[in-house]
Amino acid sequence: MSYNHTLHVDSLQYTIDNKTILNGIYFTAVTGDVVSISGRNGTGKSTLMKIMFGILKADHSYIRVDHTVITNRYNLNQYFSYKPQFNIFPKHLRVKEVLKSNDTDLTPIQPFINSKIKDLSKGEQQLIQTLYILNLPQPICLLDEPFAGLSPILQEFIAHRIKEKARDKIIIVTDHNTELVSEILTKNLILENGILKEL
Ligand SMILES: Nc1ncnc2c1ncn2[C@@H]1O[C@H](COP(=O)(O)OP(=O)(O)OP(=O)(O)O)[C@@H](O)[C@H]1O
Repeated sequence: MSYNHTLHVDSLQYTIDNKTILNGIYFTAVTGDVVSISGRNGTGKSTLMKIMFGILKADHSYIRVDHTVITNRYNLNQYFSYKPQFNIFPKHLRVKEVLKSNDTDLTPIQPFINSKIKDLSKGEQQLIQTLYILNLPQPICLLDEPFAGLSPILQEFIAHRIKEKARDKIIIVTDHNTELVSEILTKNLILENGILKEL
């Protein structure tokens, strides 16, 4: 059963080594949104996702899901799932053991369905992670560079999957592949000089 959620992020501030990376981040999203966050390398896109998932502590932040203001960052993962840019799976697991769910069309990954995670390319590992994270039950899904290192066919596959999953989730994507993302996004945000602007 699907349920509509709203996300409200405001006044999010993060400084490291006297450098203000995020300076009053504000945005909102609702179920059905695919939110794209673009911006040059090192502008703080990954940092923002880590804060929303609770593995980094902001200097200040206001994060509200529906009517709940989440004040303890260790509770954020009840609402957010997160695909980082690094591998999260034990390396000896096989792809078919990771993707047990039968609601995923696995045709494009048949060639490596029996492979171990450690034998996959970085792009293939990331693809498996993205599919796995998209299937988790949290209402908001953070995908840090889900298209990186993938062939055009696999990029199309994952874009289609994101669009499909956004029917009952808020999906937030960082990426440099703006052309592909522009086909699926509903909200286009750019992070520049610590500020998130809507394009
Ligand atoms: N532990 C750290 N110590 C010092 N500076 C850091 C640390 N972690 C991140 N930074 C700085 O914070 C900034 C934001 O990094 P972040 O990885 O969030 O950028 P990004 O926009 O995700 O980049 P990319 O597109 O390359 O993934 C960078 O300038 C980086 O150098």
